Amino acid sequence: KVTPESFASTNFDIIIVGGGTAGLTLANRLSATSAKVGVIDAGHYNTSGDPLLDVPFNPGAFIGDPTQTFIGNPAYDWGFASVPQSNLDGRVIPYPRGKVLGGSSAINNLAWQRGAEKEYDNWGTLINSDEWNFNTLLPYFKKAENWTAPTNMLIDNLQPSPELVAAQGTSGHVQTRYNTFRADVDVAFAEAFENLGFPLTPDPDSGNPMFIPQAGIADSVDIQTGKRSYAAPAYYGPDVRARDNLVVLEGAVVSRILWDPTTLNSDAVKANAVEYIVDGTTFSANVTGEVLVSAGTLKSPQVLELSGVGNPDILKAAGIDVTLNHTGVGENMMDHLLLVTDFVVKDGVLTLDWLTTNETFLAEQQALFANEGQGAFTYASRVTGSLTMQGFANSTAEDLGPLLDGLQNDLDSRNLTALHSAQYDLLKNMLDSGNIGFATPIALPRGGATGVVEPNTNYVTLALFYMHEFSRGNIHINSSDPNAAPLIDPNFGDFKWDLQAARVGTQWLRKWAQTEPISDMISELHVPPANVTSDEDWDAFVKSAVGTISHPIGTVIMATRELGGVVDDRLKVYGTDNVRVIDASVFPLTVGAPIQQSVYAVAEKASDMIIADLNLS
Ligand SMILES: Cc1cc2nc3c(=O)[nH]c(=O)nc-3n(C[C@H](O)[C@H](O)[C@H](O)COP(=O)(O)OP(=O)(O)OC[C@H]3O[C@@H](n4cnc5c(N)ncnc54)[C@H](O)[C@@H]3O)c2cc1C
Repeated sequence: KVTPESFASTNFDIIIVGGGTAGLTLANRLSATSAKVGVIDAGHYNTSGDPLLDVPFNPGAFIGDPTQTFIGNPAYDWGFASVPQSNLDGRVIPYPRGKVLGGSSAINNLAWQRGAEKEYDNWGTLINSDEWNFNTLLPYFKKAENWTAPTNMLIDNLQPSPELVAAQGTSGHVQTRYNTFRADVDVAFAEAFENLGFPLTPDPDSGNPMFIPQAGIADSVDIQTGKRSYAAPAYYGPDVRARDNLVVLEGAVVSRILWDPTTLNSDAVKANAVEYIVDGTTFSANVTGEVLVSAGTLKSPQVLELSGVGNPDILKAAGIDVTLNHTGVGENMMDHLLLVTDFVVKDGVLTLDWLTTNETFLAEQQALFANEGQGAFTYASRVTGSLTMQGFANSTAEDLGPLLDGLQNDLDSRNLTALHSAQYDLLKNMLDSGNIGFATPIALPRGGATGVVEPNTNYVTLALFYMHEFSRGNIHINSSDPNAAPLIDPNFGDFKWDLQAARVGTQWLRKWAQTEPISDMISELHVPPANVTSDEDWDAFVKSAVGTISHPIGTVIMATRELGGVVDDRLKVYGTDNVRVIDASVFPLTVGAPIQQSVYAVAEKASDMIIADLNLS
């Protein structure tokens, strides 16, 4: 058994801070060499096979208590929240984050997607390197996944295209598949998409930016067992746990990186140990090779700041000595915005709400999951797409012109940093091109995501992910206490355009619900109610309802030094000899898809870089 003491007395070649999505990917690949690898995570391994993590859909219903969830559950979730948002009437936005081996992949919504080719090519522009673009990432997207082709198409006569098949990996660790359970509304939603003029495509994942996938989207579910496939079972299975050269310490909070004092005033400061706290006692473990920080977008900046790497003003205010002046640490936070609307469906229409409103259906589905790993409890993929702002606007007869002028005026009136200027050029280019999706509508055959749910009523939820915000937030410490939560300020709505674009997309959701054949199944507008009609009403709704879909990125940004980047194109912190950051915090710009597949791919790619740079074998 690994104890804080035994970990502290081990000499490591590599220590990984955080055994989450990226951290366990690195641990697996690097410990396949002879390097001695240590991992420290604040959470624990879910050895009990808790259905709360393993059951893909509404695990609370599966265990007979629909109120039970991992969100806000201290066994699995850090339970963060934003600071009050000044552009949203002071609302506080919850920020769930995995605190368990496997990190946020253990508590996410399982969507398994890639962004558009152009979105990853933008990363290469911001870091000015051929290392990062869609083509260099594609082998790693594939390396991460073991993809099973869809068998149950939304529209029966369409088959997986050769392009879709060629873009997938079939020998990776994360099990991915397509949903096999269909609610009554799924096909009707797909047909309504088509009736609104958006053709179904067979090819969502090979860099094609526009898609309404014929099969739904893939999800990280094991087709054999029906269970969630996440970083812990995928990358830290029994064979990996048995490796002598991999040591994982659970339940320990990393407080800081310690530096070799002889290197402090050099061009490349060198980490020589990692400090961590268990039950109030502080320990440290020595490292001779590298420290890899994979604590995630919300926590990696905190670990750096506590280690003296960051903006000197912020560090001094918290009483921390400055080791490296890096004003970019904790800045440039970007996220995907979430808007949720609900509709009541007519009696008799099968939705997943039946799991909580129909006892016979519940018992049937519990048995199906337990015996065959099939049925409603494996539901994870959805009818969804990726639409341009022009696509939304054409559909709802909105004139985007004045909104786009407003965005340009806003950009012109600001004193932009070099980084933001470069990012906004790329975003504007994608926006104006009209061929990159800016928002993702998604249909979920269940309700109650917002508003008060009436008993014995079944709903469908239509949600909008707004993917390319212009607003930039930040995450910083305001205390030297490693157990204190960082201050999280996504700064939502700092650019009016973001909320206006979300409003245009959200209005489109109602249009979608009112299009045949899905309109025949819906009996009532629930949230927002039918009296929300004017643009002003919708603006007010958006302000009151916008939240996060939990895809924050960018707080330890990979960009050129001139642009104010924190890590270089090999993910090493500028000014250090041996510290890299490898997780979602390094993403230089938003991608128009949920981000877990990109996190795995970045960690897979980083593993190869480290093996090459350290000459590991
Ligand atoms: C509720 C939710 C739903 C989501 N839905 C989807 C989805 O459907 N599809 C999708 O693609 N993406 C989704 N995401 C996003 C995706 O899961 C994350 O972006 C991704 O898992 C982040 O990986 P990471 O390695 O950057 O961080 P994480 O996986 O969060 O790993 C960070 C790890 O570091 C540990 N840690 C942090 N600080 C310390 C410290 N000081 N000491 C010790 N350990 C520490 C944490 O405990 C954690 O295990 C969702 C995320 C959430 C939270």
